[in-house]
Amino acid sequence: MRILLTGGAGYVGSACFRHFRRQGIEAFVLDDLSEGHAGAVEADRLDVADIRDTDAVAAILRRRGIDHVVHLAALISVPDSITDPAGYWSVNTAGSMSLLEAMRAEGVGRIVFSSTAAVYAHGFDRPIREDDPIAPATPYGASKLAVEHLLEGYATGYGMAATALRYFNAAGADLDGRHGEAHRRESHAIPLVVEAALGNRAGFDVYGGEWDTPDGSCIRDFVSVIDLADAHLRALKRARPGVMARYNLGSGTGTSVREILAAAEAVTGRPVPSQVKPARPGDPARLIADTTRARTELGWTPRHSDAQSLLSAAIAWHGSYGLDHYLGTRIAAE
Ligand SMILES: NC(=O)c1ccc[n+]([C@@H]2O[C@H](COP(=O)([O-])OP(=O)(O)OC[C@H]3O[C@@H](n4cnc5c(N)ncnc54)[C@H](O)[C@@H]3O)[C@@H](O)[C@H]2O)c1
Ligand SMILES: O=c1ccn([C@@H]2O[C@H](COP(=O)(O)OP(=O)(O)O[C@H]3O[C@H](CO)[C@@H](O)[C@H](O)[C@H]3O)[C@@H](O)[C@H]2O)c(=O)[nH]1
Repeated sequence: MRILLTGGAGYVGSACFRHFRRQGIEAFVLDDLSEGHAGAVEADRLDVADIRDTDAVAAILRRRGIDHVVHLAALISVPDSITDPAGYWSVNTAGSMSLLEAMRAEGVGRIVFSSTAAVYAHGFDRPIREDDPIAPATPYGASKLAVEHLLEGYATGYGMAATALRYFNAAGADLDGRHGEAHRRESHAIPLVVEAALGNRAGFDVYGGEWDTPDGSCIRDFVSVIDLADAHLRALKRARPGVMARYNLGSGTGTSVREILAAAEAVTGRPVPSQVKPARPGDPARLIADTTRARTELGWTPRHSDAQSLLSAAIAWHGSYGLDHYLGTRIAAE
């Protein structure tokens, strides 16, 4: 396998890259570095390009001798997509179409795509299965669902081997604490809680305190980037030409925002000042994955996705390295 990871300098992508490299796989990264960090990957395996530049992508596929693509490049904020729908359709959907055309031009027929739990309808009070109703509530979810439709067409029409991995909430960090989540404008719950617990932020805002959940805060299914990386490799190996597959990736367990807050306080031994703010537009109350399909078909078992492990990993990363580390230095992956 010679794998190109689009968005591979980002949070999930660079965790996949490092996992693949540890397995001795020839992996390369294409990223425009709008959010990703050169320091998260090996310098001589990084090409800086925009996925919407079809000719540039085709040239990289050719030069690197690529036969598999893991496609993670995207704009990722659910709330931002509501105020910038054009940006999200452009990068996430038109960008994916551009990548697929570059792949077709170069005869690259295998792709694993980062989809999302945001494609599902809202209102489930049980774990969500892949065949449950689809009804994205935001441009982010819709822009990702459109790519799943594209992949279905490319599998049927051109014999592509396509897999959509619907991640729930990616979290955690590398086990050695040297790489982790480092978005320039962080909006995710776990890094914000951890930064507050470490004393680097004044406190933490809980978005909505009257959701229809036991403690009134939203419930999410957090899954470790280490477990996600393992699932990607399994999906790449299982993909079949002409077939489009979809898998949920989550821990299968729901954790509320207040429970995350309490766990961060317990791990650090520090109280985190918090206040309830209005609910965030586009948020569902509860998102929990039914992962039966990934477990049975991919043989995948999440091993690092319990709340305690995720928070300990995130605290180790943010406490010793964090965003400043990527912005200030250039280190290569091991
Ligand atoms: N983080 C989560 O909880 C989560 C959940 C579900 C799905 N996903 C999906 O997983 C993927 C990775 O998410 P992440 O959290 O690592 O985000 P990230 O922002 O860290 O990574 C995305 C990467 O894509 C790059 N990128 C953006 N636009 C690009 C373009 N036009 N051309 C080339 N590169 C571009 C960015 O520089 C960045 O490195 C995304 O597709 C996201 O939608 C993430
Ligand atoms: O300061 C904060 C940040 C978040 N939250 C809440 O925490 C939960 C999780 O939010 P966040 O970490 O921002 O993740 P999501 O909005 O659930 O989105 C993530 O998970 C989706 C799938 O579940 C993916 O599609 C997205 O790319 C990914 O960002 C939500 O209820 C938020 O309202 C807070 O209460 N306070």
